[in-house]
Amino acid sequence: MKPSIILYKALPDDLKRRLEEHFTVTQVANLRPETVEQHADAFASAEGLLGSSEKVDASLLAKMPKLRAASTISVGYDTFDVDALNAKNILLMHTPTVLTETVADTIMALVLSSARRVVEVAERVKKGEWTKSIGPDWFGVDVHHKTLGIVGMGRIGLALAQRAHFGFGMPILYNARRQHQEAENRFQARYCDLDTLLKESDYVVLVLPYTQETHHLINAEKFAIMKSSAIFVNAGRGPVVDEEALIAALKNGEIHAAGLDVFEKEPLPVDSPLLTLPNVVALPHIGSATHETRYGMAACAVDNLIDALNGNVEKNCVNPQVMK
Ligand SMILES: NC(=O)C1=CN([C@@H]2O[C@H](COP(=O)(O)OP(=O)(O)OC[C@H]3O[C@@H](n4cnc5c(N)ncnc54)[C@H](O)[C@@H]3O)[C@@H](O)[C@H]2O)C=CC1
Ligand SMILES: O=C(O)C(=O)CO
Repeated sequence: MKPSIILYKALPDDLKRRLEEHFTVTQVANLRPETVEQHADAFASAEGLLGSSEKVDASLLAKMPKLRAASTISVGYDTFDVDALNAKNILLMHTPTVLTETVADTIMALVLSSARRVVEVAERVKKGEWTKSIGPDWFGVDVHHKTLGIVGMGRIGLALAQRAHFGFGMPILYNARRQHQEAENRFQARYCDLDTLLKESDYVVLVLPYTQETHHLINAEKFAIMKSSAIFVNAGRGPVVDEEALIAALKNGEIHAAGLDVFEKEPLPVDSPLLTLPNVVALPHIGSATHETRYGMAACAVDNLIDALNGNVEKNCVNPQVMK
């Protein structure tokens, strides 16, 4: 008999078929308590779980006593209580690498659009305000050859450094849990402590995972030490930044502008003060959102679940130690 799994995200037809070749699949819309209640038998018998962007915590695991592996269609796994998974020897699989280059492209788009005010001035053109040759009130600031500070020199940080170094001639500072030899050798990136990076960078880009350690890592104190001309970009996770402090820093001129793909609360509430600030480019968490990359992530997550339920954790497993 095929193992049963719960699928909580829509998949392209061919990937759904691939999943069905291996598993008996129950598709649900989300993992809310009322959904779990409605499909109680399917959750009770499921050995696998596949989807993204929903909380997977101890209370959900209590309803899934047979669960052996969860596979998220994302590289970030902050929606999972990993300790609770570990306590029950449940494998967690994720999708690194397949999205790295696409997310780095999105970050460059945020850097460029914030610096050159692309969204703001394009809106002005659409409103018919381009009636004569433009003056300084339409100007932006340069990106090329300015100093880029990357907080989180992992896979995506490295792909960003490559673009910034070769494409834009930007000197690179970085902070991470450990030094990154490849970034230093290939892109002359310089490791420094967080405060030095914040003080010296023209562009500060966060590409960090959300953990207890990174919660509100960037707060009022940190904005205060950035250059008043600094452009701040967050493409990691929203709660790494104290959003109220960010709004205050933008309003008070402590920093110049921000490009944001992630927010403390997503979707970003329509009454967020961020949406009233002309010096903010706000994107709806589109870091990896191209047709090609989202397909690649879903395919990777399907393969990951097949691998995990067959005891193969060589690739893409967050907690292979639970197999021992
Ligand atoms: N906006 C979006 O759509 C996307 C956002 N992301 C986010 O980007 C994150 C990074 O992805 P990857 O580069 O693939 O991960 P990675 O694991 O390769 O890199 C993470 C980096 O963060 C550093 N780091 C972790 N905690 C730190 C701390 N407390 N202080 C300083 N550095 C710290 C690590 O040392 C490492 O250099 C993901 O965890 C996810 O949250 C990822 C993909 C898309
Ligand atoms: O993969 C992730 O972690 C995302 O945020 C979406 O691509």
